[in-house]
Amino acid sequence: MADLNPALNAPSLAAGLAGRRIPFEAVPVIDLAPLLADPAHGATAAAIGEACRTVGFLYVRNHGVPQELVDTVFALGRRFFDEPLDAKMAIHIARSPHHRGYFPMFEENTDPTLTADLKEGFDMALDLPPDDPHVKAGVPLHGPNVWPEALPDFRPTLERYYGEMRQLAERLMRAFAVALDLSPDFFADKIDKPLAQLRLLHYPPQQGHVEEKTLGCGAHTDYGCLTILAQDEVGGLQLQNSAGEWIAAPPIPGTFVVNIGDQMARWSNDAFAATLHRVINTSGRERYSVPFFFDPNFDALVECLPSCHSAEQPPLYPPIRAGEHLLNRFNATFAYRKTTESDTPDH
Ligand SMILES: O=C(O)CCC(=O)C(=O)O
Ligand SMILES: [Fe+2]
Repeated sequence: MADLNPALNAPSLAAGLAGRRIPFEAVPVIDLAPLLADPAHGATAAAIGEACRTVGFLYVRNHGVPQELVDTVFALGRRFFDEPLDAKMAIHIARSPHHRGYFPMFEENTDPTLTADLKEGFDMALDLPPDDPHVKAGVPLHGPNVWPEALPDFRPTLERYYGEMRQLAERLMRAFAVALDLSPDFFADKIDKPLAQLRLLHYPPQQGHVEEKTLGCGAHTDYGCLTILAQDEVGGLQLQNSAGEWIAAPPIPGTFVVNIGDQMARWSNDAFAATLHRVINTSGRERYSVPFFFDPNFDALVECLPSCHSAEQPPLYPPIRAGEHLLNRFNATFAYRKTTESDTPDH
């Protein structure tokens, strides 16, 4: 039907903002090659925006990260998790005042109301020296990384991969800005010292009947702007669609899985969906994955974007500081943070 009202023919973003969750059965795959050539490429940004509104997840291909580097990270991850437990416990995450290092099985419980997570992991983030102003001021989560002694290649390889992830996340944030009718650099000064964590994960296989209280990774939404996930060939990631069904997001060679986290959902007034997901590894094989969680600067104020509210769609959430949201989630989901006073060593 022809629409004769010119205002409706050129709707403001706010008029078409409400996220349209759908009962998806598959996750869209988006080619990033045009975005690598033109950082504000309209058609690619629009396709990414559509996936973020309807599914909250997408695969990206031609993302610019060398496959050789991804493979090396997985190989080192396997070697790290194969180290004796004592060696890994020597860099237990509770020993770092800044939430860096190794965490054993059942330490991180992504759905603490229901599950204990059958996985172990290793976390790194921005490596900041003692004279960094945030470190000097004792801002939580700012400080140096910790590294396993026995693996000399571990640090340089993970640092290189971290740099690649940061660059890709910045590209995606630019595309998000375009898709949300903002200037391409809208987010730039809010993500220039990001709380971005790279995590290596290892999930042993679960045999027989899987109880809902012990999953590889319990149902959750991610906490930040976006997550870039590399998964091995084993599979086990599931996403919940709008009909409440769990849909598999199987590995696709040469791609990363990208998903929206809480802060981007809040920023966009729920135009972009932070979709529930979980991991169940019933493959009979060890599963490894490498998520990169991209959160804004600690002090970034996450408040409804100017293009994302209208008289009909007022802001759904009060503004929050990005760092506070992340700390709250860590405190709720990491066992060690429940027994120690969170982040006091930082102050
Ligand atoms: O390992 C995966 O595939 C996903 C892990 C995940 O969702 C998370 O750690 O937040
Ligand atoms: Fe997640």
